[in-house]
Amino acid sequence: MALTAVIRVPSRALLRPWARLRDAALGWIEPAGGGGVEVSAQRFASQKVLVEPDPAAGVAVMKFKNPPVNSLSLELLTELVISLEKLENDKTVRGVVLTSDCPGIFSAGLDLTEMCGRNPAHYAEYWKAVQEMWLRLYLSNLVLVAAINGASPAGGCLIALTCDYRVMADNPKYCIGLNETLLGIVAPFWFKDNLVNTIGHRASERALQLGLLFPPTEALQVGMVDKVVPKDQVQSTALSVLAQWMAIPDHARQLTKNMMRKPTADRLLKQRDADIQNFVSFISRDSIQKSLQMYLEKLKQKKG
Ligand SMILES: CC/C=C\C/C=C\C/C=C\CC/C=C/CC(=O)SCCNC(=O)CCNC(=O)[C@H](O)C(C)(C)COP(=O)(O)OP(=O)(O)OC[C@H]1O[C@@H](n2cnc3c(N)ncnc32)[C@H](O)[C@@H]1OP(=O)(O)O
Repeated sequence: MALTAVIRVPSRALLRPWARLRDAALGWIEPAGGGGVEVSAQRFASQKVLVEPDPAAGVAVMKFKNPPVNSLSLELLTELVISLEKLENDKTVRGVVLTSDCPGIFSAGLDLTEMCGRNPAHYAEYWKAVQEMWLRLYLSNLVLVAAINGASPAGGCLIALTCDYRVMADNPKYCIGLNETLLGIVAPFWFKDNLVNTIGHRASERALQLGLLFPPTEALQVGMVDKVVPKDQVQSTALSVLAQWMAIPDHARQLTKNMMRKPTADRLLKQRDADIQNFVSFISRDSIQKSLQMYLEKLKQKKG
């Protein structure tokens, strides 16, 4: 496709892995001969996030596509944030359904291979991307509805919790929850805050300590999801819900959303660097690395 614009990017940014990944995902190409400050913007070609816009309805469906289990790799996180930003800037889109392209799995959560056996710089880069995803989704001006069409543990649950409404498929095999303690790790305070804001303090305390994964009917009871429907109706129901929310004038709804959510997001925004340091030192501990390795091994052995 023809080049659409020329964008000036600080050469420093091109050196950072996160920026390089973003540039690659956007199709920004450094001109031959280096120098590295002027890059060309091409059509955005995402591979791990499919976006199906419906301009007539003012909505889009965003599907995660990172088989086999939609683990939240650095690449997927980067593409998710870029796709969301694109939709936020698209005046024809006011609402988005978040769902999965992988059968039976909404998302397996954070990619354990990004948190195991890597170096501190990688952990820091990865955690910054996780923070970015959460902040962008949680503070999005768009109406976001999760169409949870499969298992949704930990980071998968977190994505759903950032949405304004959650519709889940009625299959007892699909479970949702923040199960970090089962892996020997601790849900960060902002995961916890998002959960508390959704299901309340007492239910969160129990769910977090026990690492509970709720099947759909229990998730509905505890308030972790808002509606449970047959699997083949998840997306259509999410789109109907989106239409109801979009009947409210944007400015009033957006200001209200921001009023409700900003104090929670600000807690992280005020200490992003400290939160990254905290994560890096926690995840680098030998005991934590051992727990994660054992958990991954168990997942692999499950098959054999
Ligand atoms: C004092 C301290 C204070 C503060 C602490 C500071 C910071 C906090 C620190 C850490 C917090 C970190 C937060 C983490 C949140 C997370 O999201 S952790 C990830 C949690 N996810 C899970 O537990 C899900 C694990 N997966 C499953 O249960 C199943 O895979 C699932 C039900 C999703 C699907 O089942 P099934 O269809 O049977 O598939 P398989 O199990 O066979 O899996 C297929 C292959 O995929 C691999 N895989 C699965 N999940 C992941 C994953 N999350 N990451 C990477 N890879 C994954 C699995 O190993 C199989 O691989 P194989 O084909 O065998 O190679």
